[in-house]
Amino acid sequence: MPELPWIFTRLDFRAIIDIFAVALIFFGVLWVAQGTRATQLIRGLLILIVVVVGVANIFNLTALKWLLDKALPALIISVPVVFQPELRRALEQLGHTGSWLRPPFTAAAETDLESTVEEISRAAVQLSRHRYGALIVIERETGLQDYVDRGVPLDATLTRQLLINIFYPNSPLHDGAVIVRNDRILAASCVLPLSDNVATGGQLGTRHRAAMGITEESDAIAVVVSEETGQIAVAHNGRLYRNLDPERLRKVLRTLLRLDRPERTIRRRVRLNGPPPPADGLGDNRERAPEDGARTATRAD
Ligand SMILES: Nc1ncnc2c1ncn2[C@@H]1O[C@H](COP(=O)(O)OP(=O)(O)OP(=O)(O)O)[C@@H](O)[C@H]1O
Repeated sequence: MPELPWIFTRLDFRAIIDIFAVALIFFGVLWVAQGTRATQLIRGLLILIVVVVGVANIFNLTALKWLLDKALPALIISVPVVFQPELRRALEQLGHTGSWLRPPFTAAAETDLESTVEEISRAAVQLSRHRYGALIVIERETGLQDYVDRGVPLDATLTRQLLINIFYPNSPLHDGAVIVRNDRILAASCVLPLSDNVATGGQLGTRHRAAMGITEESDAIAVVVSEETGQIAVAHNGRLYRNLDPERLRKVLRTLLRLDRPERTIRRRVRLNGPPPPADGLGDNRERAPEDGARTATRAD
């Protein structure tokens, strides 16, 4: 019987788990970096390391090898600094993985959110008609209290009339963002972090960059009405879904806030004795709908 290559002789159960764990870490890193500016940074870093290590070894350059020996640990230490936003988002996502264990919103909160979507959608349409600029952030699981505290506290019931009043040009609260929790406006005139997205930063104004910025740092949803064009956009997860009409705005918000969850659709249809839901609409409705509902999606990369 031919001898097994030495590598297979050392392959036991522990080694398989070891390889699997390393592969999982690499997969996780690439998955988190996918579609963000970290992709280019990782690619640049890999090209740099491969070229420099290759040149140093091929030509046996002692000084370059010494520099590599000293610089590589520093490069590794710099990773958490350079990838701070991505790491933060990854850890937050990890923290959210437990949310499937419980329903995303309680029954009371669901009613609140129904009215929140309705009021924000109607306000956005009116603001857009009048070309009043607006920025409305809906808090989800990541707390936005830091930003609330730095704004003007309101703690008022969310109504479209109040939103329109807040963003009425030159009103005392029109500058900055409104932050909403369930069916309440917590604060107005809040200053949000600006996205430093290189690809879109040059094209977008600060209102849109602030909308993208807060959704890069949290799982919040931001609705933007452009003062310049009247266009309505929704930012989520660092992406901007632009040029939404009222119907699409409502659909995107409902989907992102999980008000159109497939299970609920099924329950509602069963109650109404309607036809069963189409099989293809069940699995990925939540992920797909924002893409369907948007004409342009700008990704933060
Ligand atoms: N960091 C920030 N946080 C919250 N709101 C901000 C921030 N920066 C700017 N804004 C809001 O954006 C307004 C300026 O918008 P600007 O014209 O620069 O952006 P824009 O994306 O082009 O928006 P528009 O299409 O409405 O003109 C400010 O008056 C302020 O209300």
